[in-house]
Amino acid sequence: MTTPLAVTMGEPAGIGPDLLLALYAQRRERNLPAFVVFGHAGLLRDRARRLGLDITVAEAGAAAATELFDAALPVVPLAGTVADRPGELQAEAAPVVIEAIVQAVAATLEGQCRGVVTAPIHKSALYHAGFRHPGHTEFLAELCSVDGKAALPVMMLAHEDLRTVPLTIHVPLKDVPALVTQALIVETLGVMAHDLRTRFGIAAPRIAVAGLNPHAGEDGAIGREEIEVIGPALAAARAEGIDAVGPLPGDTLFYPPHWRQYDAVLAMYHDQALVPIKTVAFDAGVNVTLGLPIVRTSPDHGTALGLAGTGKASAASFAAAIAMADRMTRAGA
Ligand SMILES: NC(=O)c1ccc[n+]([C@@H]2O[C@H](COP(=O)([O-])OP(=O)(O)OC[C@H]3O[C@@H](n4cnc5c(N)ncnc54)[C@H](O)[C@@H]3O)[C@@H](O)[C@H]2O)c1
Ligand SMILES: N[C@H](C(=O)O)[C@H](O)COP(=O)(O)O
Repeated sequence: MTTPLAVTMGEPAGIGPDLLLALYAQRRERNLPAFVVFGHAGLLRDRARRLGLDITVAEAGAAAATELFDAALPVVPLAGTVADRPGELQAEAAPVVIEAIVQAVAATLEGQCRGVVTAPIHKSALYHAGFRHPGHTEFLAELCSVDGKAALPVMMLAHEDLRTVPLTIHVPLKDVPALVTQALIVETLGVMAHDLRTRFGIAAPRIAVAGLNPHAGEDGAIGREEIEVIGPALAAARAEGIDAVGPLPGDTLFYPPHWRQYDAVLAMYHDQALVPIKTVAFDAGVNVTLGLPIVRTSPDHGTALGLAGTGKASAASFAAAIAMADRMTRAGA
């Protein structure tokens, strides 16, 4: 019997619990693979009742989840108290939210689950509770460390054939130029090329690389990072056999006839990478972490506190995240 996907509960005040319950209720129509939730069974029962969903929630280990899935939503229970208060952040929820991620990753590394799909976390709520990672991406890299060495955290937003990667992730914009280094560009391109081959089945990936400055620096008149850093990094990556093209002006790169020539785009900062995909595909985009020994996906949206408990949030991106994790793990990557 196939091992289940691990799904984390995410921020209980947000829409994560609503969406995983809605998807469980639609599991047959949507032909979803078996999944097991790492979360709080009581919260999920209360939220299901609030949403009018007739769902049996059963506490179970990951090993029993696939067999149970047709009859009940399997939940690996976590210690701690979480009340069903949609839209209201609770300090006591933070350790439960973090533990869900820790246990889901451990179960996947141990082979009890075949990949992790994370529901959104509320980052500032976790920061207040002492969480010291910018987001899942960096935390997962640390949880998957080998011999104490964490993988390079690489975030990809993916939709059909548009895939974008921010070189720098959750950092203030003023810090970006100093973080755009040749070493980071070459290493990130290496992870992208490897995972596009192994996780996405693209035999010879072609990667477009955006410039940092307007018009990719206009030959040095509007910034020199393209000439001094990005250009030499691309030459080094190409010498390693990576098909990387650039630096290209970031504004016109996302004109569809341009990006369609490439399998992925490496952008220099968070919004340069995420704005295009969230604009054209907010409902179907998937956030994927590259460079890990396990598959991890998540919906591309956040906690949407104002929609929690209303039943109005779209489950499309969450469903796409489950489907993508299913495909990636079945591909044997
Ligand atoms: N993977 C993650 O854990 C993840 C991803 C993105 C944002 N976040 C976090 O979420 C929190 C809120 O972030 P935000 O407000 O910038 O983004 P958001 O995605 O939560 O909300 C942005 C807008 O989109 C709407 N929206 C979001 N998801 C929707 C859905 N499924 N259906 C219909 N409408 C939806 C919201 O109502 C809001 O108007 C922040 O703490 C952020 O860090 C987490
Ligand atoms: N920047 C991402 C987004 O907006 O989709 C996001 O916050 C998710 O980050 P993690 O997967 O690292 O939590």
